[in-house]
Order: sequence, then structure tokens, then C-alpha cells
Amino acid sequence: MKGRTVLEVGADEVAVITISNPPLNLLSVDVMLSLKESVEEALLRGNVKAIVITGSGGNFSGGFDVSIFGGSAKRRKENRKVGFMSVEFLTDILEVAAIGGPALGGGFEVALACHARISTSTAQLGLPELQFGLIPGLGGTQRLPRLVGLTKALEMMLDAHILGLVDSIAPSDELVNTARSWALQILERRRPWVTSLHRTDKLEPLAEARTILKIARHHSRKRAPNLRHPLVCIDIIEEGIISGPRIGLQKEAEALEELRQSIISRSLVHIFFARRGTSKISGITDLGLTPRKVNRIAVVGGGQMGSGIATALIVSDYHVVLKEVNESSLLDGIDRVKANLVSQVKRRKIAQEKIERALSRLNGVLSYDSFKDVDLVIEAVPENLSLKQQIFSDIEKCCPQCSVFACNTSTFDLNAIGERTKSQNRIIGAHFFYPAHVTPLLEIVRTERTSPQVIVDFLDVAKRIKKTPVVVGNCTGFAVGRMFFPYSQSAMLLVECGADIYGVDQAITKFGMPLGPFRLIDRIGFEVANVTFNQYVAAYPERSFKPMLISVLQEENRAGESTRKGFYLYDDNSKASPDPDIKKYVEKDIVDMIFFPIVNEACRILAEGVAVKASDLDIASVLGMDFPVYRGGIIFWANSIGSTYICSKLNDWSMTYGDFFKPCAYLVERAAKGTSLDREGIAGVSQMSSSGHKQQKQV
Ligand SMILES: C[C@H](O)CC(=O)SCCNC(=O)CCNC(=O)[C@H](O)C(C)(C)COP(=O)(O)OP(=O)(O)OC[C@H]1O[C@@H](n2cnc3c(N)ncnc32)[C@H](O)[C@@H]1OP(=O)(O)O
Repeated sequence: MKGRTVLEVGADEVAVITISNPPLNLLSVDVMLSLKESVEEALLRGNVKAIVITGSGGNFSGGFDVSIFGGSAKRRKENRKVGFMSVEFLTDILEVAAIGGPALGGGFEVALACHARISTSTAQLGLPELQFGLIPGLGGTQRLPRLVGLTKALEMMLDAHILGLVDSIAPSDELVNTARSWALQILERRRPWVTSLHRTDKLEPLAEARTILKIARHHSRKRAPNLRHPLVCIDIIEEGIISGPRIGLQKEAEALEELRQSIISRSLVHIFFARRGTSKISGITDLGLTPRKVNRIAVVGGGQMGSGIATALIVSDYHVVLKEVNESSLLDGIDRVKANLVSQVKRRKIAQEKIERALSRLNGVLSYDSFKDVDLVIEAVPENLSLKQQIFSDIEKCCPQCSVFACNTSTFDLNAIGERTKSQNRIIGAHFFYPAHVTPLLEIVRTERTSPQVIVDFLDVAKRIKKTPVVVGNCTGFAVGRMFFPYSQSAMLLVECGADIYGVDQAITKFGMPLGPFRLIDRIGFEVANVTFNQYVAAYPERSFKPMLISVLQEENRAGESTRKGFYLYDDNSKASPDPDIKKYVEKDIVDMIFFPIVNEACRILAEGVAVKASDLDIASVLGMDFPVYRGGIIFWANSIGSTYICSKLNDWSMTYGDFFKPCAYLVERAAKGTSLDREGIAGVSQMSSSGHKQQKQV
């Protein structure tokens, strides 16, 4: 049996039922059946006046053990009908919930079924089931709106906000006794006997409720167009309001059964466990090492990344020394930290009062003097190898022997970065993602020489600043960069093969990516994208595709979102709209890819003497292929573009797509000299062709 409940009846004739499945008292079918038995036993006993429900070890319940929702089909079948428990027995017989720790999901729903809830001040209460592709399935969709009104209830369910919803707060050592006395007072009618399922006073009038639900549906569709379960949740809430809570409970149970079989739910359950699994690294975290205490951290560089990292550290109570090269850069860095904190308050991630306290932990400096007692240094200067090498060599001289050196690089080889030091064993990569104080991922890069102790130390810091760490090996791009590299490459290839830019982005966003590849390149900026491309091309030449389109656009002074013109056009609010002009660049590429091989073949024909003169091929192309007469025939047109350009394009394509595009010897020779493609052509000189057309100067 996985978990159970324990029934104890005190001298005050109050039965205390304790959910016991340590540490989080997760619910399972066994626990629920045991709860049912305990309640029935309490009701049968002559000496029980009231019931209090609580959890063991100072926790209430973290909700259902979601491993029963994922896993094999057999396992899921064995655990069927979880939701029907709310219909069958979880109905208004429990009196007071004593909540010492997390009461989440099904755990919170057990508490909602009580007539009152007493909690400690730190207990977390919420219905986060939607993060698993489920809906609250033990009556939450019906009870919560009746207790707090629709707007708050929807916020709690759809946005997984953890809100307080208790009748009284008590210190943990008095929690259960307070709940006992509440239960007796309810019995004696000295406190209201409120069955949450039948309350209507907090529910908005029907017309208003419908409007609120309509808006919620609209937001859900907009935020997650591929997800059905938030809409199911809204439908079931509405059903309960219109047809009554009993029907609502039944529908909720049916929907839960259906949703928990879905691939979306199984995927999200998988992500929940996978996320918790990233900090368990075989050969590292199973060595029995204890993380060393990290109190003071130095951040080198107060730019976008450095200030974001410093922000994440100070809000998690670390003391931070922020080092810059001069007064004005330092002030800018500190201003960025302040702005980050303000935006965190706006996003309701931290409380306003926290700002001053967090800033008091930040100390801006211009020298390494205060590095003598730091436990960890995080270098976050621009991506410049020799600068980074110099910094690591400098900090080695002024930091304690045991401090950890982390490098925030997205591509450089860590061995190269530590080349000028004797500290390779304590160098680790800390690849934060922009904005560093918000994005939850942290790539931790280890080399063959990074010591396991240093990895364990850094994992502990990652946990404290609430990042999800993924430990990876040392190579260009690490894991995320390498996986993401083909994202834009394939997209460019598709477009160079004729696909529509906006069509590609649309297909990808429809799939669920927030930004399509072209919108993403605009966001990153063409310059940065090119630097990254070049690094990958150098590291993985055999599988790199060098896109032409970006350089074509750069020549037209397009550089991405920051210049309001990239693949898209941007208005004052950075709203992107397709640019009808972009078509011409892509269309130009399509035309070139179709006609340059024809030019190539025409050159072979001339070289082999199959045709006597170039102008004959012009006529042949116009009359035989319907090549536009106003373009002067194939060779004439090619000469107007220039043999050098055509040859270089064919060369590029042949490297990517193979010999189909390989320029022939005749073309290569003419291109090298910069001459026209006529057999009788002379370099760079305008001349009358034998057909009488004026040749244009070579491009
Ligand atoms: C029918 C119902 O409506 C359906 C439901 O109830 S669905 C479940 C709803 N419950 C939840 O969403 C709660 C999910 N859990 C959490 O948010 C957090 O674990 C928590 C806030 C409860 C505790 O956080 P924290 O103290 O940091 O511990 P955390 O590391 O997350 O969890 C401790 C262990 O419990 C496991 N765990 C936590 N909640 C779990 C759950 N609901 N199911 C299965 N395992 C769970 C974790 O995987 C972890 O296992 P590990 O030690 O092997 O890695």
C-alpha cells in the first residue's frame, strides 16, 4: 500500500485524520480509499463529534502522485476513475482542514471539501493541475469558484497562481488544536456551517459569469492554441454554474478520465519528472559530495547578461560584487539591475519591499581587490576569447584557492578560456539564457578536467537561484545551441529552395514555437546571427549550410528587429508585419537557381562547339524555350549579370546541394578573367554582340 490515513480521536471527541505518505503526502487510490474508510469509521463511532483532516510531517498534501497519470497504458488503466472519488465520497463530510505545508491539486481539493481551512502563514495552496494537461479532478472546478468567485478561481487554475484561501492562520505548533476548536465551534453553530459546494454568494450573476468565461476562453486560445484542456476546464466550470454542482462534479470526473489518457498529459507529466531529474547526474551527484557553502559571488561584467545574473543572485539572498571596467559602465550595470528588479515586481515575481533589500546585497567595484573572499566568480563579458582568457588569468591571482570560476559563454571552448591558468579543475561553464534573471534554464558546462565537487557546488547555486540546470559537455554550442542551429539553417534552405518565408514561420508557430525561425533571426539581429553561423560553420563544416539570404538583406541595410527591418517590418511597438518587398529577394534567388544551371549548360554547349556562337543560343532560347525576348536570350541575359557572380553562386550551391550546380570549366575560366560568356567575349568591355544587342558591362 502506497500511503494511508491515520485516525485518532481525542478527549474533545474530535477525530483527526492524518494523511500519511511522506514526505509530501501525495494522494493515490490507496490513500483516497483509506481516507474514505477513516471518515466512515469516524462517522460510525459514537464518540466523534467533528472531524479535522491534516497531513503528516507538517505538510498537508502535494496532490495526486502524477506518476499514475503518465507511464504505461497498463498502469494508467489500473488507476482509473480517480476523479469519480469526488463524486462518490469526497462530499462535504470533512469539517476542518489543518494545512501545515503545501496543499496542491487533489490535496487542496480535499481541503476545499471541508467547511473551513486553517493554515500556517507559509502554506502553499493552489490548483496547478493544468500544468499536467489535466483539470482539477476532485471537485476543484466546482468548489473554488463558489468560494472565491470566478475571476480569482480562473486565475488560480489557468495561471497556476498560488493564492491564500483560508479562514484562519495559526502557528504550526497550534495548527491542529486551532482546527479542532474550529470544528467544535462549527458543530455548536458558533461558526458558519458552510458547504462550499452549495454556496452561491460569491458566484457572479449568470450574464457576468458568461462574459468572464468568454474572456478566459479567448485568452486561453490565444496563449496556447494547441491545448484543449484549459478550454475543457472552463466548459466544466460553466456547466456547474448552469446545471448545478452535482452535474459539474460528474462532468469533471469524466473529463479528467479522458484528459489523463491524452498524449499532452503524458508529455507534461514526463516534463515534470524530467525537469526534476536534470540535477541527478550519475558519476557526479551520486558520489556523496556535499555542496560547499557559497556566500559571496563576484560577477565580472555588468552588461545585459552580467546584470541579469547579478539580479538573479541578489533576489536569492546572495551577496554580489559586480565588477566593471569604468565608472560609467558600472553605473549602467547597476541601473540595469534596478530596472530588472522593477520589472520583476511588475510581473509579480517579487514584492516591492524586496527591492531595497536585494540592492543592499549588491556592491559595484572597478578592481579585483574585493575578490579576495569570494566563493564563486561568474564571468559575463562579451564573447571575446582573449578577453575572457585574460580575465580568468587575473582572477586566478586574486581569488581564494578554492573558489569556483564560472564562464558565461554560449560557444567558446572552456579549455581555451582557461588556457592561461592552472585552475582548469575549477572552471565550469555557466551558460545563462537572456534575460538571465527570468529564463529558467542554465546550461552547466563541464570539461574533462572540471572536478565533480565544483559541479555539485554550482548545481547548488543553480537550485538556490531557481534555475533548471542541464549539465552538458564542452563543445561548440553545447547542447541547446547545437540543437537550435539547424532550426534557422533548415528554414533558410527551404526558402532558398522556394518556400515562402512567412509560410515557414506560420507553420512553425502553428506547431507551437513562439517565434518562427525568421522572426527569431530578426529578434537576434543579423549581425549576431552571422557571427554564430560562422562559429558553427567553422566547427561543423561538413553539416553546415551557409545561407545567402542574410547577406543579401544586409546589403539592403536590413539588420533585424532593432533596425525595424529584417525579414519583417516592425512598428513602434515592435509589432511584426510581413514585408511585401522581401519577396523580391527570395524571388530573385528562385530565378537564379532555375536559370544559372541553364547558363552553365549553355556554356558547356559553347565549349563543346555544339553551338557556333553565343547569339545562336540566345535565339534558340527565345524561340525554343520561350525565354523572354525582352531579356535578350540566355547568354545575353547572363552577361548582363556577369560571369563572376553566376559562377560564384553556382559554386556555393554546388557545395551545398552537389554537382548539379557545379560550374563547368568554360564558365570558371570566364569568371576568373571576368569576361563575358560569348566565345569571342572580351573582359569588362561593352561590345556589340553578333546579334546586334548591346552587351552590358560585367557586374
Ligand atoms: C485529481 C487531481 O486534481 C490531480 C492532481 O492532484 S495533479 C497533482 C497536483 N499537484 C501538483 O501539481 C504539485 C506538484 N509538485 C510541486 O509543485 C512541488 O513538488 C512541491 C511544491 C509540492 C514541493 O516542491 P519541492 O519541495 O521543491 O520538492 P520537489 O523536488 O518538487 O518534489 C520532491 C519529490 O516529490 C516528487 N513529487 C512532487 N509532487 C509530486 C506529484 N504530484 N506527483 C509525483 N511526484 C511528485 C518530485 O518529483 C520529487 O521527487 P524526487 O525527490 O524523486 O526528485
